[in-house]
Amino acid sequence: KQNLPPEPWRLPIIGHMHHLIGSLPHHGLRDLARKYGPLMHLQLGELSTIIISDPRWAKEVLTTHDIAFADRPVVLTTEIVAYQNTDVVWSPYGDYWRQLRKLMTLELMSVKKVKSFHYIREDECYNLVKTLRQSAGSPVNLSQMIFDTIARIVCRTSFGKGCKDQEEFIDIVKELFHLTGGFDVADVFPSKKIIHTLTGKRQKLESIHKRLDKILSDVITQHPGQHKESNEVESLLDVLLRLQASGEFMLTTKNVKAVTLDMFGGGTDTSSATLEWAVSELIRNPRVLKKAQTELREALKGKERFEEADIQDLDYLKLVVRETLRMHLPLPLLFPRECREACKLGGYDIPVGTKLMVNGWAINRDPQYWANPDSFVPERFRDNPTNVLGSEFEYLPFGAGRRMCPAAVLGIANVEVPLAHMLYYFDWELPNGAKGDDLDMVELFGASVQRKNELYVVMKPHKFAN
Ligand code: HEM
Repeated sequence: KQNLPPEPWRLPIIGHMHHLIGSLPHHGLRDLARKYGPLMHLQLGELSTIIISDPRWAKEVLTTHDIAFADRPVVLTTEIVAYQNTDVVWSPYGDYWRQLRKLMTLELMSVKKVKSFHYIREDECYNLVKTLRQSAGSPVNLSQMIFDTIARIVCRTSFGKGCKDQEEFIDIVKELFHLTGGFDVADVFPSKKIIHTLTGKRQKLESIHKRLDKILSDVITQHPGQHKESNEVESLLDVLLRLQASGEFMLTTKNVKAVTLDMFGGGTDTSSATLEWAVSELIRNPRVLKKAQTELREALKGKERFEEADIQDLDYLKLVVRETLRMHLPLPLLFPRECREACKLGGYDIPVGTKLMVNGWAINRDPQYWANPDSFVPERFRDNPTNVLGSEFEYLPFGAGRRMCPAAVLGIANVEVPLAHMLYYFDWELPNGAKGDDLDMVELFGASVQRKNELYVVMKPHKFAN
């Protein structure tokens, strides 16, 4: 009897899922929204879901009704991996989440804290430069190198030098992304828990969780005070352990582990996908590539080794990253939300338990708000006050409202700094004399949206005029 938003025709049991077969979820949902409107209802298996596809409705659900939609749905994967959803991303809205969120914003992700890790980014980016120099002139798998560089930055930021199993940890995280990425039928039939057991996914997740937990336990046991001995900045784990010991925040060791895992879950795939897309777009747009390289090389004047502070005022580099995030949201549907208080949207009923997806990708490419939305034009941001959050919600790379990403500053730094290194030290070419237009831009919907085909590039060390 409820008056739900418009929806397409449905089938028994699967509801509207057949409408999404054969296309990437964010593309399929955008196409359906063109027919059924920017506020649309879909029955996805057992899940009653509303899909938002324009800035006006995004503003409505992420500000006016933000509290009503401040919960996350329960998903088996995160229940197992994220310590019964006690991390920041997946914990239900309430006092515990509020405490974690405060801790994240004030202690872990403050601008000052993010800046304090500059030496880690500089170090790891220079290691990337050294590796690329060794393969100078030959095609390198840049997708893989980018992921490894970001993962090492995240690892050192999180653990300091204290993780002897760093490479193993990164491999397990990769395995986890691989296993949990993409669409899983079992997630839309949450009452049929048996599906996960029959497909073997539950067992695989439990095994991954056990291995991650073992490494985290080892790091925590070895950790206290380590940064003081090595003269390093307090790592994120150091901060969590200090706050736990002081009693300032009520945290169990499991909670500490869950929050630590958010750094990897939230911070690795998102930044590496953005970086991969930035390089791809620059290769396809030689004018923009040249402009970005010229800006850097003129500013750094042949400097042998540069620091983050040297590039912080470079406008064009920032515009390139902003434009990449407009066209290639790593999380095109943000993270899902769940309705915790019945409400009305545009006169329609939204019952408790309804899932919410905001198609940020469709919004970021909406021709009503963006001229030539499918063209890569960083200059469009030059006179546009839009920062990470669009003034009219037309730009949502980090979501919005209470559950907006708390780590935009870190996420952007982890993209800008490696990109600046690659732009400054190397001239880029595609293998076998291919031209930019030859580079495919096919997407793969996984833990975040990445290139389907790995990116191979020939990096030629730039000859600086003395
Ligand atoms: C380019 C990089 C990144 C992008 C594009 C990104 C994007 C997002 C988006 C779209 C959301 C969902 C917001 C919503 O529901 O409205 C989110 C949430 C979140 N992100 Fe990020 N993120 C990035 C980097 C990071 C990093 C580096 C970390 C951690 C160190 C992180 C931690 C989180 C957490 C903890 C949440 C959940 C917040 C909550 O539920 O209260 N993210 N992010």
